[in-house]
Amino acid sequence: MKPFVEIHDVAMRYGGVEGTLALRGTSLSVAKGEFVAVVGPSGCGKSTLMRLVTGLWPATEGTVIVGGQEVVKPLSVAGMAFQNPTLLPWRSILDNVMLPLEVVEPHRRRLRTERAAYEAEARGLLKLVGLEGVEKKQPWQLSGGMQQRASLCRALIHQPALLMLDEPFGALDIFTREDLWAVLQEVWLARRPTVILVTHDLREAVYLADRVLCMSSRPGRIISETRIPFSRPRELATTYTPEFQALVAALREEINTARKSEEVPGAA
Ligand SMILES: Nc1ncnc2c1ncn2[C@@H]1O[C@H](COP(=O)(O)OP(=O)(O)OP(=O)(O)O)[C@@H](O)[C@H]1O
Repeated sequence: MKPFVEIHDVAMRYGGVEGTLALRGTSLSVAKGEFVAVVGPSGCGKSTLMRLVTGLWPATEGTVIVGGQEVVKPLSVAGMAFQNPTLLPWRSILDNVMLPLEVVEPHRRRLRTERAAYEAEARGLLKLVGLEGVEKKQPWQLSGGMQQRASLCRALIHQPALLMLDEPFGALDIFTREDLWAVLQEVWLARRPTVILVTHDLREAVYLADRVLCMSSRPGRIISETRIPFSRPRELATTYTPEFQALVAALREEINTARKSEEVPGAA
């Protein structure tokens, strides 16, 4: 299938020539509608990779292409969710979810005349993630898990072709996290956006992804890819099978090896 996201030999250095080399020789390709997880040692450049793909930072070297276009400014085709829900405290949950519609074209233009339809869409998404009835509440009235569900809705409301998730469930307890895996899988199966998920949780990566990419320690590059063979929809019970656990163990071993490997000379 034609790639939707292509990263060619990218390097990223923060803070000028003497600064931190976060990525070097990083290449990857993600097909349209594919769900890819990126794992790797702490500080290896996973979040940096996300910033480059979404156009929040320019690469120091190399090219990033999304949907056939080189990324030179922040992408409007991307929905994003991070470890902290970052909901605006003065807006209701419904208004938070609808925020991207006020920014991203063509929705921005249509919002005034088609507000009722957009609002119905937002309410539908909130229902899908189990948040029916909290539309008028303020973020601080919701638990962390509920806020993260709402932020997932906000990332999806403008029907992004690309969903970029950077540790979206990292701050949640394991039960809430597992609930949200199922929600995310359901949303992905229904809408099929291309997803890149950064996570430290290898069970999460194997449960959700079609392919898990493992990065080296900094400066990060992709050192391996693991195809996940389990059929969908995946059940939580899948995570207790020996096949699943063997994949998680193999990824853990890869990350341990990557962590122990010396940084390349000149990486500092
Ligand atoms: N804005 C910045 N300015 C300077 N250095 C930065 C900046 N952002 C990240 N770095 C450095 O770049 C390297 C990669 O950081 P990044 O956050 O991309 O790694 P990560 O793999 O996402 O980390 P973690 O797994 O701990 O979340 C780190 O050494 C980090 O300190």
